[in-house]
Amino acid sequence: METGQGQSSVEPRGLKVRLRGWRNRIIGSRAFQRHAAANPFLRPIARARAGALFDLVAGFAYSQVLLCTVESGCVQRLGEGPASTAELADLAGLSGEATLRLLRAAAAIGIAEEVAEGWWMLGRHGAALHGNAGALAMIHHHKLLYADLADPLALLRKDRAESTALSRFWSYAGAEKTAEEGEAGAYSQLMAASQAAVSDEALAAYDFSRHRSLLDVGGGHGAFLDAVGMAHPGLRLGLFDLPQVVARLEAGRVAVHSGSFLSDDLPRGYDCASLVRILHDHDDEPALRILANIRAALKPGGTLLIAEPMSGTPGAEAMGDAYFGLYLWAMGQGRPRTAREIHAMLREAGFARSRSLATRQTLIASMIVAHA
Ligand SMILES: C[S@@+](CC[C@H](N)C(=O)[O-])C[C@H]1O[C@@H](n2cnc3c(N)ncnc32)[C@H](O)[C@@H]1O
Repeated sequence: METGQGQSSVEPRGLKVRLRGWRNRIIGSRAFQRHAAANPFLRPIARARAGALFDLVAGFAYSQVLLCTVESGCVQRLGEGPASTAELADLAGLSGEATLRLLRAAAAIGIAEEVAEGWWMLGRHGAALHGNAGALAMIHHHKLLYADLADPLALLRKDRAESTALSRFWSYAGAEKTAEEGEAGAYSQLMAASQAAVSDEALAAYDFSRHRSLLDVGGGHGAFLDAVGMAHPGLRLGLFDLPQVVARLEAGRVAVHSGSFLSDDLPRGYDCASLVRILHDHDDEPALRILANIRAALKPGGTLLIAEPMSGTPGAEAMGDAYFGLYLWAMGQGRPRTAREIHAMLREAGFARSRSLATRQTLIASMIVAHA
């Protein structure tokens, strides 16, 4: 069962379709575009729209500039203070001319800024990025995504039947499922690097002090539990993940449980469970199985918290269906879901009720709380 993929058999014809058709003919007409550019009232709108469209056309080049500045070490070096073009050329292993081309490109997209001739500092985006270990780790990691997207139409045509760079990285995903500890270590580290931002959102949106115990299902190396546990010292903590992920975790405050949430029973006795960045990794049938498994482990009234980026999130639509839609396709399984779809799946899995929680940074995660 794949939900959210319905299609009416009748071609739509109503007023909405006629209005969209009329709008698209106007916007697409060269005469209208010339008129908008010449008209002082319409010009700001025309410029903004043209700029947004150009960003879509050129986005891949921007991302590659970003990757170069991070991979070469320039962003990290500029985080320490001003640097000369010559020093950055040495660091990046580039000629002076290539370095200048890269730095000017980086300045144009807000990563760097030339503060005096031949001297560079971080720009606004660069400054925000420099302190964000999760985003830096993702930028490095995106090399795999770009490799898989080199011919995106070919990737879509393969219908996920073949392994990809991303499915090999996420060893539980896609056509080739292996279970090596080293591979699981690499993805667990990547997840841990970006976990602080997610746990900040969860802690701001939800009061964990109403619970006695929390089981983080698919909790990786425990970064989410560390953050929640720090904020709530009285909470009993448990982590469930694949054997190859938890193999080297040391017993401490967190009780470690190993197994597969797709085929093994989850440990009982926790009054709250969390699923952080898990559900979207799975197609509908296994995702429903995970929810039903958690429902079975919770007593009536027990709580499940779901935190992940969701599709159709107002203001973050591109993140959901353009970024995660393609990322998860390349990974070989899973899809971004709307909050509405997740609420429906929760009901199907036997949860009595659920509601969405507001988060501050919906790009990082939206949240749903459900009760068994
Ligand atoms: C995208 S990571 C998210 C990790 C963590 N929750 C976070 O947000 O940082 C997905 C996690 O689910 C775990 N996982 C995948 N398949 C699993 C399965 N069948 N049973 C248990 N855990 C699984 C992975 O090992 C990994 O730790």
